[in-house]
Amino acid sequence: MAADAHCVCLDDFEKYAEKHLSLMTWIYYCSGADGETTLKENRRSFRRIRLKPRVLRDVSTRDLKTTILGREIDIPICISPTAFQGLAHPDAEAGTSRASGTFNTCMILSSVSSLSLEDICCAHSGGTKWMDIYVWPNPRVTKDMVQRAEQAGCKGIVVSVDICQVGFKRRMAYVAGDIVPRNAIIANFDKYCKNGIMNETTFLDEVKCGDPSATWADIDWIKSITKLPIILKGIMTVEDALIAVEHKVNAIMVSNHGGRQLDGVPATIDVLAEISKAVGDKIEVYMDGGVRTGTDVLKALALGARAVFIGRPVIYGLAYKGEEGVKNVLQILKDELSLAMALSGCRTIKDINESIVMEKNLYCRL
Ligand SMILES: Cc1cc2nc3c(=O)[nH]c(=O)nc-3n(C[C@H](O)[C@H](O)[C@H](O)COP(=O)(O)O)c2cc1C
Ligand SMILES: CCCCCCC(=O)C(=O)O
Repeated sequence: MAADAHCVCLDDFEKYAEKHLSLMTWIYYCSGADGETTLKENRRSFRRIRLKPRVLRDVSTRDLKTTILGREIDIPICISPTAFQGLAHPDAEAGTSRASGTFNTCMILSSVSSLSLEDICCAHSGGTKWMDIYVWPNPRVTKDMVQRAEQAGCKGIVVSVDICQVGFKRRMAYVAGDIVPRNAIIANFDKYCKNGIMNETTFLDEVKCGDPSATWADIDWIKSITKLPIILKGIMTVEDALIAVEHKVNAIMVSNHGGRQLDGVPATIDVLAEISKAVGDKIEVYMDGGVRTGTDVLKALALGARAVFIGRPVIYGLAYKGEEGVKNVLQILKDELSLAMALSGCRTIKDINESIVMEKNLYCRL
């Protein structure tokens, strides 16, 4: 299932997507907020970290399985929510659903998807599906989405807390003047579509992407309307991680939205260890942002993530060959992680810990 000679690492899928997607779609996917400092830093910071391998530890077989919120997944590499996957390939989110199911991993469904959440869940029953929601200003919209996700078989509700307003993408403004490409289909919100195509103005006026007046009380309310576990996506500080614990959420994801919201925040890998040390014994901590290689995954697990999530590589995989392309992406990362575990002396995910990473004050000057 490995990709052909043109795509041997995840960066190759990005190059393919840049060449083959329409300009507007490419810019929408690849952009970060404002000057894109954080977007670049997410990847740069991974490259700065140095590993300390151990040898002679019998790594002839490796076990990449782990659990997230009690559910077994075959690899600690899961899929972050990304909007409008149909712009990349007609397989859209159904392709991603089938690929993630085949790898028995977790896919987070974006609420602003090209296919409805019911169609995405039906596409493959394997793996674990979590539903991503915003705190919408109209509580009926939020409640309705949570109930639909429960009925469709989702096993967790991910609340994206870093998007009380959509970050400004300069590059989108240069090519289109819009927030999202004009032909975006938004299947979960029929009311705001004409022939499936979203009306960005009405959608943003009435539904909005988040509520700037949202507070922790909204998280308590969301907890009260569902029995599903709650995962907060977009936590970047120890302070907020501790408040999340007080509010009894089940897990947090250290995320800066792939550098698309507040520009100037640190790379997620640079705040992961302190957040994980503060709350990792109480709730599960995941991370996303800039994960592109097996050694990135290894570093993130060593610094306290229970699992990593990937955003853009999945849409670039879709752009390459639909469902097969997403499988290629997952297979490459899985193979790279397995090799990195062998070469660093780790046989199981539990063997991966901080001892295989050089001290931060030594590597951060590199
Ligand atoms: C095109 C695009 C759309 C996204 N849509 C969503 C979304 O609907 N909900 C959300 O919480 N995050 C969204 N994100 C952020 C991702 O979930 C994730 O945090 C980010 O892409 C991770 O960084 P990476 O792309 O470097 O892997 C989106 C990111 C991109 C690039
Ligand atoms: C008008 C819909 C905007 C969706 C924003 C999706 C997202 O989180 C991102 O593009 O980033």
